[in-house]
Amino acid sequence: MEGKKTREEVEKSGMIDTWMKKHRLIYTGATKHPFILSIRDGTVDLEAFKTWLGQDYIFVRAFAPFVATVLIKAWKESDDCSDMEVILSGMASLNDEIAWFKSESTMWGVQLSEVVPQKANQDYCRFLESLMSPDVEYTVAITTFWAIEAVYQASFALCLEDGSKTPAELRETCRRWGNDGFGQYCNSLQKIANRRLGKTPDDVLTKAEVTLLRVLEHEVEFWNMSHGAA
Ligand SMILES: Cc1ncc(CN)c(N)n1
Repeated sequence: MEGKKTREEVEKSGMIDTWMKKHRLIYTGATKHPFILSIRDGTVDLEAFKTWLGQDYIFVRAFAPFVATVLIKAWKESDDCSDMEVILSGMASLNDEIAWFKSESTMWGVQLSEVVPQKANQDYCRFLESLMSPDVEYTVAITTFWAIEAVYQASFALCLEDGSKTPAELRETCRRWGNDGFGQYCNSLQKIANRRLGKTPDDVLTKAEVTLLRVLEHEVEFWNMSHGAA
């Protein structure tokens, strides 16, 4: 009979894997959303794609300051100085991401200065802002950071798999988050999160799990917004 895993057993395999299995349904909802599946099968509505493009630019501008607070927490609280380098590389890729959104939006005729954040985006940005507080533990923040990046990595990697019918003009977008380098960076974040979660008190562990679930819910709402289900 398969009983509940002891904390030691969970630590060996990594808390993230355990949570991914436990919350498989919502994780799949976030990473295999109908919007992503429509890119993958080539039926994507290009207006929906443009909506996503404009809204995500606004999100990324709020995400960068959140990552800056994760960097500060790593500097103050981390037991491993290499964490900072992984987070810094994430900040550098956000810098590229912002430049990419600007050039991509010009290509698609999306005026970024005129994009009004929709409710799901506002809610997600507000949630990020609540996590920027110095009261939020590094372990909770790094787990959140990993989850946000990992959802995009898994989603867009799906659109690049063999057999996918992703339209040629969207392949570069998919490669941005679905490429192997981004996958390795997400693995590095996951390793840090697992290391921290493996030695955190139970109350912080619970906070990290609840926050992870909130991220997955926000990601689903974010895709819904672009896919016309808002
Ligand atoms: C909503 C959302 N989630 C994640 C990412 C990946 N940085 C993003 N750009 N936007």
